[in-house]
Amino acid sequence: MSKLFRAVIMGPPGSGKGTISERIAQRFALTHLSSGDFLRENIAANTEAGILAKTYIDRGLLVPDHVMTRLLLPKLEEMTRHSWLMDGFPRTLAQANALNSTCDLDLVISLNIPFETLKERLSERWVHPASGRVYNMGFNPPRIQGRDDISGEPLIQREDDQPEAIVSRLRHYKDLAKPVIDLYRSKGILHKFSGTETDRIWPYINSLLSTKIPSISQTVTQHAPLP
Ligand SMILES: Nc1ncnc2c1ncn2[C@@H]1O[C@H](COP(=O)(O)OP(=O)(O)OP(=O)(O)O)[C@@H](O)[C@H]1O
Ligand SMILES: Nc1nc2c(ncn2[C@H]2C[C@H](O)[C@@H](COP(=O)(O)OP(=O)(O)O)O2)c(=O)[nH]1
Repeated sequence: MSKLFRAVIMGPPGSGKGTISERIAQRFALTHLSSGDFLRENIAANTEAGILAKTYIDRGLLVPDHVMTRLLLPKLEEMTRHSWLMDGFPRTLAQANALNSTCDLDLVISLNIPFETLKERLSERWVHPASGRVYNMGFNPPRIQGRDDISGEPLIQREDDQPEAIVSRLRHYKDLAKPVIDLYRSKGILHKFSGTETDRIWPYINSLLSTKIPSISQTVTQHAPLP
């Protein structure tokens, strides 16, 4: 059996973490873990941690580090037989240090997208709150305008996706992410990708991961239709 592969994807709001994670998960048969989705599941299930996390999310705040680590680390410890890609965690140095004590990461992807592009994308982002499914009116529109593809329920625009809120979210992200990025750079596992279009960045990420996860990518290639 091939070695298990553990990776993290980082980037400011709107940088395409969710979109790219989905592609990586499909292409390389990794489990895509999203801290935001995991929090939403806990909120929907009314777990103790979910109820607590909701009080922060509803105020537009990050969930405290100890709540995040208490929620996510046991989940990761359960995944001893899976390769995974984590999206949305760690967001702070304290979270990165806690993750470090649980597992050795193979690789960290950092997305570097210009501010104007982020602002444009977020103002066109529509979400299905219950599932976290994300649409973009230009890039990946829903099949029926304003409706989630799976449930048919209405889509909403997040308050914090409005242009005025984006500037402060971005600044906040940068302040918190910098020491995390520096940590991963010093470990030699950071890979930074810059650009304005996911479709142009994706081939570089795809080829990097193909060199890092050769046995898994070969398995996927075998399933591709014959020419
Ligand atoms: N690692 C984390 N640490 C603290 N809070 C978190 C973390 N991950 C998610 N959250 C909380 O859950 C909320 C939803 O997370 P999610 O990742 O879905 O979206 P986001 O980070 O707000 O936006 P984006 O997808 O644009 O980056 C966050 O706004 C934050 O309050
Ligand atoms: N126009 C355009 N929109 C894009 C591109 N890549 C992703 N998007 C859209 C999808 C979402 O509506 C929004 C943000 O992407 P996301 O994957 O939710 O980002 P993130 O917040 O998880 O980092 O931008 C892209 O390359 N072009």
